[in-house]
Amino acid sequence: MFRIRQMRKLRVTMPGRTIEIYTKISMHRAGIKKHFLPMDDDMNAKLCYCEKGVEVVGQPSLVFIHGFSSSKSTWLSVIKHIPDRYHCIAVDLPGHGETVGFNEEYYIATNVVDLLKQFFDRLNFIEPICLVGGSMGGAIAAMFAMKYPFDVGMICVLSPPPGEEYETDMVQQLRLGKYHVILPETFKQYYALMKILSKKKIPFARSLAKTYFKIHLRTLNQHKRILQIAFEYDYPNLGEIYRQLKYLMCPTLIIWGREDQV
Ligand SMILES: CCCCCCCC/C=C\CCCCCCCC(=O)OC(CO)CO
Repeated sequence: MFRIRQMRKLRVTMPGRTIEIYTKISMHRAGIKKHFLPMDDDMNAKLCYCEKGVEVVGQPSLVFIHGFSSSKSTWLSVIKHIPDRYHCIAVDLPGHGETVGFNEEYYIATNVVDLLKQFFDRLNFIEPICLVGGSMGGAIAAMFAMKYPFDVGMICVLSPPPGEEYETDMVQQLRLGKYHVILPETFKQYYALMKILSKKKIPFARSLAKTYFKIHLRTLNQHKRILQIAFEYDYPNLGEIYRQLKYLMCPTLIIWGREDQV
């Protein structure tokens, strides 16, 4: 999706601090830039994120959190439709996309939430943000808002994974360790999942799907580990986190498809 034209070190000065960001200027027609943000305590760990536009006083930045086994690029098709006057950020979570160097501890949601807090503090947003999360990213957005309510002005939660009391067949299977329902191991499983995950029929050439499947295989084991950890540490608390959401005072948009099988 990105064609890289150049890479350079950028020094960005914002109110209160100066940070260094390794920037890859992409030629994506939506005018989206890609950044790598090295962590203070571990220079090998780098968060990768995309950015469109600049911060505007009095207007929240929109921050997008992707789902499990997905990446920031899933939001590009959304972001390109958002007017240029809005500042948009889409980040790759640990173990996903081009974010690199984070150990397994960062596959635990609470640590991801604290990492996002660190990330947002580094970006030094001037306004409380609008946090948008899809699927697992929705659960993370909700958890973030609960823990750091002053950092969010509003949240948007799209098809978050259900808590225990509303467990779907698919989540039950995942909980029982049958990860292939969402992490296919064969091309046949992969192709079938593509259909389950998209309500609208997408004309998907098999040859293209085969290429995507090969790419998927590269991250399979890492993503299995993430699921394992999510079900051990996070899933048992998810229902309780959702129940507490009612105490959150910021405007919240929750969208959940009735026929969503996940
Ligand atoms: C970095 C890791 C942080 C871990 C935080 C865990 C918080 C949630 C706890 C357990 C639920 C796991 C259920 C996963 C199913 C999600 C489906 C999903 O995201 O769908 C994809 C499509 O595959 C959408 O792009």
